[in-house]
Amino acid sequence: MRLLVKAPAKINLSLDVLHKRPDGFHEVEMIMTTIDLADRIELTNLSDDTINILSHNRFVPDDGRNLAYQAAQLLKDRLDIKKGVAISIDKVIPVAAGLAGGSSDAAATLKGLNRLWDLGLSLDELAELGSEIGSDVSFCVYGGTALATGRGEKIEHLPAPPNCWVILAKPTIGVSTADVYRNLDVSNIQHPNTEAMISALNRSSYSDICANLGNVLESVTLDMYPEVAQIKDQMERFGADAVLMSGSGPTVYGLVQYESRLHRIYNGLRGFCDQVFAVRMLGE
Ligand SMILES: C[C@@](CO)(OP(=O)(O)O)[C@H](O)COP(=O)(O)OP(=O)(O)OC[C@H]1O[C@@H](n2ccc(N)nc2=O)[C@H](O)[C@@H]1O
Ligand SMILES: Nc1ncnc2c1ncn2[C@@H]1O[C@H](COP(=O)(O)OP(=O)(O)O)[C@@H](O)[C@H]1O
Repeated sequence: MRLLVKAPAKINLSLDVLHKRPDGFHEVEMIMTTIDLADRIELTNLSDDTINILSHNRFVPDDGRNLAYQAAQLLKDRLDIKKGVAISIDKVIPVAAGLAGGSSDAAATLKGLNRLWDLGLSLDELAELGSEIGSDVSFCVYGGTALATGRGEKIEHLPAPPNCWVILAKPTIGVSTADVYRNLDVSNIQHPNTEAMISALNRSSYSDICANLGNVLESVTLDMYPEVAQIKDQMERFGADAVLMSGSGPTVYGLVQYESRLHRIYNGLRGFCDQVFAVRMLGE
């Protein structure tokens, strides 16, 4: 039997770091929302007890380092499943980009195998398992729009943002999340207003969402990779309503309400950047 699952990317509308924890992780307060840019994952039962990863992207590992592989292995270990699966990943989300592509592949694999193998696990159970794979996997299991706290694994659902376009531009560098957190000076942080963003979402106020975008990792990545600042500037100059780097970067996104302006920004950025996407928020 075979099953197709979609694994959508996320963007961070806000990302705050409260402190560094004794376990080395950072205590965060993030508001994330899913967007209509997705990997497609095909799961096929195998007759022998193995996990095979197939991906035609040279940046995606095809062994136990792959987060989708780790998701399948975790289910097999915890539930003592003696089945095999081939996981084919059609990679659309840029890799190491701050868009949680790997985490979303893991979440989609957990959800897909739950159906394929008829495991009967709830979304909460899948999210809890997912948090063992990575901090962003729990959010990706639920999708939608949420406040993520702890190291990112504690999820509180929020209303979807009002409909708008998201333009994404990824420079040709990949960023290591661990490096960015390591270079963050937690004693010198300008905190975004998370409460104001929650209020903007509750009131469905597009202008207040734009006014309250904020990411404390942005200045760290901008210092490491000045080309990210250039893309931000260009996106602002071409007329996006608000611009922010997602997660640890380097992808920069701009929010745009009107389609007429979308084409100008998209075409303008294509001149500077290979990977540019214009997508909708999913959010629900
Ligand atoms: C920054 C964010 C924002 O959404 O996303 P990305 O930019 O990766 O998409 C997340 O916090 C990333 O989540 P994720 O990519 O799942 O991180 P993990 O695999 O759990 O951790 C990778 C490394 O990042 C650091 N890390 C991660 C999360 C956290 N709250 N504190 C940390 O210090 C740790 O050094 C850890 O070893
Ligand atoms: N299924 C996967 N898709 C993409 N990258 C993966 C996957 N599994 C493991 N990785 C590894 O995880 C790293 C981070 O990838 P990704 O999840 O795309 O970035 P980010 O955490 O910035 O959103 C990559 O460098 C890659 O080596």
